[in-house]
Amino acid sequence: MSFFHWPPLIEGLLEAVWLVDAQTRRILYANQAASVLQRAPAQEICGTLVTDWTVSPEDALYWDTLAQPEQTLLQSETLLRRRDGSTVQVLRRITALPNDPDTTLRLVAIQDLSVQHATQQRLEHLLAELRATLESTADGILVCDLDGRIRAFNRLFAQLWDLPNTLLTQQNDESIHRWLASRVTDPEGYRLQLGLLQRSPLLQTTDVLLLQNGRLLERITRPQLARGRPIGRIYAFRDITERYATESQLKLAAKVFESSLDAILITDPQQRILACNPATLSLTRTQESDLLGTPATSLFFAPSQIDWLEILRQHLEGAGYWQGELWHRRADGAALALQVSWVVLRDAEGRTLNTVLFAKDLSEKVAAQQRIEQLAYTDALTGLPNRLTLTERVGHAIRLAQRSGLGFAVLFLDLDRFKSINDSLGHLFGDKVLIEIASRLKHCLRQTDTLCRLGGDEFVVHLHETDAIGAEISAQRLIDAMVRPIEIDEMHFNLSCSLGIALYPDDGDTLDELIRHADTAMYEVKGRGKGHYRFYRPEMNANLLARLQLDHALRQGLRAQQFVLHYQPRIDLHNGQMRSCEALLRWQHPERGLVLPGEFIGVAEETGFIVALGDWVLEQAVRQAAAWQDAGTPCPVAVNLSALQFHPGGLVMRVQQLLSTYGLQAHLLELELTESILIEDADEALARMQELRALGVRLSLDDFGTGYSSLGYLKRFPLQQIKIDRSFIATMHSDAVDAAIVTSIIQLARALKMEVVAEGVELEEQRQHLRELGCDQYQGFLCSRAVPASEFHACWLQPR
Ligand SMILES: Nc1nc2c(ncn2[C@@H]2O[C@H](COP(=O)(O)O[C@H]3[C@@H](O)[C@H](n4cnc5c(=O)[nH]c(N)nc54)O[C@@H]3COP(=O)(O)O)[C@@H](O)[C@H]2O)c(=O)[nH]1
Repeated sequence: MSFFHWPPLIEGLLEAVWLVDAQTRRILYANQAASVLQRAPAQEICGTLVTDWTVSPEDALYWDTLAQPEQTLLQSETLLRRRDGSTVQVLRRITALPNDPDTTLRLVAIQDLSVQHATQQRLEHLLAELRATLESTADGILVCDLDGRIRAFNRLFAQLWDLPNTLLTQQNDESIHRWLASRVTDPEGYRLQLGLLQRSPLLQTTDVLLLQNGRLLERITRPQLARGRPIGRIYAFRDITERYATESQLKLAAKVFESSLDAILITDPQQRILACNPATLSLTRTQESDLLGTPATSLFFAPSQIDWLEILRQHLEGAGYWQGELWHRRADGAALALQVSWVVLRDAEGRTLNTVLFAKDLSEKVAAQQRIEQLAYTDALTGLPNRLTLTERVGHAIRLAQRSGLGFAVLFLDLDRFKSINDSLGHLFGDKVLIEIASRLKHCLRQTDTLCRLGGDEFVVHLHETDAIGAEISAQRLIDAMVRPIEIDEMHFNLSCSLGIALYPDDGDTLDELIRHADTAMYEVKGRGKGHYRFYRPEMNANLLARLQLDHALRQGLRAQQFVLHYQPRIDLHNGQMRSCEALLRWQHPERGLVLPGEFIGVAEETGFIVALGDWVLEQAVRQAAAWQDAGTPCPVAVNLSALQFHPGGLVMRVQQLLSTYGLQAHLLELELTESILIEDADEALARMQELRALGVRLSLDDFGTGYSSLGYLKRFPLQQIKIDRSFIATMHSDAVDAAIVTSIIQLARALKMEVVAEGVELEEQRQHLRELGCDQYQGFLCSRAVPASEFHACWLQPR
């Protein structure tokens, strides 16, 4: 086909086409489309060189290849210069025409790429923009197709999940999914959720993942839609660790606000209440609506600081903070002490946004403070003033007395045998007794006097502006109040107290000295029978020292076996026969010789040593009586028992044990009891005496007539014998009253079917008189003094 066949063929093509002579590079023909593309009439194009329409020199070189016959098809993109000088991107295809006898003819088809290029550029631009959008989003984004294959993710996603570089470059979906699952604390849950999302392409979810590194990721997933159809899924991950912490803190703050035991008020800058917590409402006992909008300051007052509002204002404006004690008056009138902290909240520019007020109820603290003060000045058990209060009051009294010249008295009061109440009935009961006693004593005193409990059963009384007479009257009143029967927990009993009196200024010019001397006087009372009072005398101190030394010596004496028993016979007044004897204690002192019990029994009683000493006496007497019994010369032996020996438990057992140890028949032992034993705790005494009687031991009442001598207890107790005190015997022949007493006692004993023994008989006329009166036995120097056992045996137990 020759050249001339081609133009009609190519003219109708939509594509621009040249026919070019490869040899000359001249365009032989250009179709209409080429004319449009090149913006030049076809005639103008024909005859021009192809290089006239090229832009770059390389393009000119390219045309050199046209001449090579083996090149049948060349295709490349290039720029084409138009007639007006503008350029256009084209795709150029050069084809050698087939069957052309003239092998230099080439068909050059030129396709306008400008539209395609523009579209591509727009797409690329769009893609770049999308990429940038993806990268600039605040979330880590992962895009997957419906099968879970990863289509895209941004850098933040890689960062949030700590994706290693290898995974970033590998582009291995499986590995990336595995990595993601390995990063969460609940991989199983993670996989399950992923499976669910894949099965439900339209599902939208939001959840939170906790990563192994402790961070919290919020995961929001949405389906990716194209023309309304799901084509994949977009995952957005956001690190909410900090936000969560902040939210938690806010929640915590709200919780604190709600549950705080302290009142919390939030105000506006003008201190009007905006919010308050429940504690505020319970503290003020008001409704929230009553408080909102009211000035916070109107809730408080400060009795000791009138200008507190001004001080508060200055502090809040200056330091932005104030702390202090304020009071709130509730609607019911009760005033509450509050510890208040007031804080100003400001913005960055320093403008006040709010103020926050914290108020702590100090009522308990104030009450505790008052209690502490009360405890410091009072005795916790009885509520009486304690020594500290007494010191203050007596100090004041001393200053007053120095000006006025009027004295005062200090009384030291100690309960008698309170220890046995505590020991036998327990401390709780003892406490009740002390409370009762405190109340009784208080009622005996004037308002100006002070009754103080020093501790235990010791009380001290300050008698305001009084002298010896006033002190005596008060002391007697206190003693009388004490002896009234006491009933506690349905138990009835009697108590007494011993009381010492010291006068200011004669007996001391300080409280300590006065107490010490009153105590000494009280001690003296204890040593002489208790239940009385005594005024202090200076020589008492010397006595006290002597008593302490004596107590020490007694204890040593017992260890050194310096004690002995002497025996005084008792004679039958009807036939003159010796009937029994009384064991009397003697102290064979290495320096002082034979010491009689009158010199030491009192101290032994005071110190309690009589319990050990009396036990020794009992054993010696039983041993001796058993020896006489075993020797075929039995003689009943009477032993004196102290009240301290009698009351504690164990006496009955001890007697039983001694009788069995020494094999003594019980009727050969007689126990001499004093009236004080019987009246101290009558019920207990009765029970113990019955037990002793049950053993077969005889019981005798000593010194009858000197104490209560009540017919009531004589009847009640299982006594076999009473002994008329020697003081009546000594004067019966000269004192008609004593004679009458002796007569009455003998008659009483007869009526009660008891034997009666007269002691201290020194004169024949006394014996005579007693016999006439019907007395059973006598004992006294007329017959014999108390003598050592061997002498007694020789004199009274040998057959005559
Ligand atoms: N708890 C104990 N008390 C005891 C014990 N031994 C003695 N005592 C008591 O001591 C007090 C003094 O006793 P004492 O000095 O032994 O005097 C006794 C007799 O010696 C004395 N007495 C006897 N006859 C006469 C007399 O004709 N004239 C006279 N002036 N005194 C005489 O009487 C005392 C015996 O009294 P009593 O006990 O009341 O029968 C004295 O209270 C003893 O009880 C002991 O072991 N434990």
